[in-house]
Amino acid sequence: MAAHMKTRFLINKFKDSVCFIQRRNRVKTKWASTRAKFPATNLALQHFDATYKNYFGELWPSVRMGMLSEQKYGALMNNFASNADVISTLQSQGCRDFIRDGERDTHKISDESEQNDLPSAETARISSHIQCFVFPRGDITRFKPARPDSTGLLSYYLLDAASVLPVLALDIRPGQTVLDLCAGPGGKTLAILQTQAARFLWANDLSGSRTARLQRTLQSYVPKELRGEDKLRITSLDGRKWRNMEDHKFDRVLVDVPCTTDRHSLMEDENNIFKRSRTKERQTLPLLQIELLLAGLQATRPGGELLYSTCSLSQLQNECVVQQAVSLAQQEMDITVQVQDLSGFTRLFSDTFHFAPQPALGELVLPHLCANFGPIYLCKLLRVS
Ligand SMILES: C[S@@+](CC[C@H](N)C(=O)[O-])C[C@H]1O[C@@H](n2cnc3c(N)ncnc32)[C@H](O)[C@@H]1O
Repeated sequence: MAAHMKTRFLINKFKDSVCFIQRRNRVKTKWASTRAKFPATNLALQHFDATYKNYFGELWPSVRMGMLSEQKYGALMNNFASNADVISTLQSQGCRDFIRDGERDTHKISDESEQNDLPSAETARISSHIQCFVFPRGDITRFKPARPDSTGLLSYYLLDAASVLPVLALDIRPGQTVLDLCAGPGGKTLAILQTQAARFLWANDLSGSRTARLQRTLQSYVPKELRGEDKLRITSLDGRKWRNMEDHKFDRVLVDVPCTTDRHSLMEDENNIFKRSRTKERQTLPLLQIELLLAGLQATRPGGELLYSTCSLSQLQNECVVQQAVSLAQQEMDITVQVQDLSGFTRLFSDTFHFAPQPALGELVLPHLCANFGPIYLCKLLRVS
């Protein structure tokens, strides 16, 4: 009880500093906000210009232009469907599996690492079962919608190719148990299943409608016999409650939190978190993210690993959340966590994605006109005890 109150106290302290930064930014934008009504997409752009310009400096104009332009997709191949013909068609159009290319580069990178004293690419083991096809850099051809095979399963799932990276970095080994804490609508859940390594996967999302969408996606991509209760459980629970579920511990945990979904916030007024009516929800996002990350850490068995991810460029939602959660976990829950170095891993994919130069913690895919994926932030944590 006392520990819980202390956690609340520290979370409130973090909330105060978040509010201070937000108040400072509001002062700058107050004059603008009293003018004629802005659509939420404009408010998002104003907010990003005020915060990201300082952080990214001369990189910001290029990232901004990427985010305001059409996003590039990847085709996550469905290994449960018969897709040999689909793969050869995609290859004949110039597409390549960026994961297979990365694997091919492992040896080259190991040699480079030794010569230049860089982190080893050994930590960058990747699941060769996941295949994700992309058009070459600078090629903005769109994929056709996937078609069902003779058994009715769809051959691929279209998603931001960078959102496969958190699943690859999670490095699920054969026979492991996996929790996907915020799973809807299900792109990463499907990628986890494509590894064909998890003995048991628990996919959860607070939202009933998103969980229903996840169910429908899995029905369209995964054979019924692989969706049995002993292999796959889907629930609609508040992920924060995982803190009280002591008897459920996992080898791997994915915490892909709700965030400001920066690209969506710039493009769509509908369901936009920058709407004035959602200001409070947006301002308290880092607190929700910390709570979900702490719950995820409690659900990870000692020796297990957790992957925290967002689709935002915000330092407050990325590095700051990780920093706060790691120190709260130690102080309040006696959980020791080590942040893992992913630089070897990201170097494998540097031909496909633009990574931000050295964020303080974790790795960040930056949108870029020639490779317009992301933003995706990922940070891997090892629960030591
Ligand atoms: C970024 S989305 C997840 C995307 C998903 N992993 C994918 O790849 O398709 C974040 C999700 O968190 C869910 N969410 C929000 N609050 C939550 C909570 N307290 N517990 C669990 N899920 C929550 C939202 O409904 C949303 O679907």
